[in-house]
Amino acid sequence: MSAEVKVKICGLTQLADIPAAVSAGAAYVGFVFFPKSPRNIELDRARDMATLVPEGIAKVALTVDADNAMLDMLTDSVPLDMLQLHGHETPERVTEIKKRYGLPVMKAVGVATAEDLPQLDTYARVADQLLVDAKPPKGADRPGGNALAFDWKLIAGRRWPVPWMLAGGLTPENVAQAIQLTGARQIDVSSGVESEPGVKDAKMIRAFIKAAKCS
Ligand SMILES: O=C(O)c1ccccc1NCC(=O)[C@H](O)[C@H](O)COP(=O)(O)O
Repeated sequence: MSAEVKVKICGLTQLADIPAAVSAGAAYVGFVFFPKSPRNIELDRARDMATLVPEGIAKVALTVDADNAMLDMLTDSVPLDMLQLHGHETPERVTEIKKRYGLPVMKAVGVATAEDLPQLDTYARVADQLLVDAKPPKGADRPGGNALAFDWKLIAGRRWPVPWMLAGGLTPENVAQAIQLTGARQIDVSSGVESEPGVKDAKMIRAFIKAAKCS
């Protein structure tokens, strides 16, 4: 029997989001540090939220092309288990960040067409995990969290030598089909469990995780 699907709830903004995600069975919680995002939070808020997360649930900080000064501040202020790199970080930069901070790194790769897939192989050589996300639409002001799905058939049957998460436009209604089609054992969601951008909904989080784990 295969292990239960693990779910990451990304972009938590309120203290109450932590017990909502934890009691629903999340395996990862994600904090966004990107000022243009409606989910962006300050370091103090992130630290207060992170201290509420029980042992065994991974606290992930998401940054976009962050420099060392930003990452130094972040890792000094917030207890973290993983860094998620969601910008144009090169494989060399991924390696440098892993070494400098001693934390596992998950590299996000945006997928829209088959031409985007070789990037996943490239980053699988340096990152600890991959986040297989939808490529942002042209003109989007953020590289993720856009409630946009890609064609899951593009990665049906594909596997990488490191653990990976499926992301992009997932909802309580479509997550079971996405898992069935792609074979993903880890799932990431943000917009699909929100009542409005940046506002997580405890009921939607429960419904999402239940649907993911039942599939
Ligand atoms: O969520 C954001 O606002 C965000 C901003 C900047 C970079 C990345 C961002 N989100 C990345 C995530 O991990 C999301 O959970 C992932 O893209 C899926 O988002 P959604 O389609 O909204 O479920």
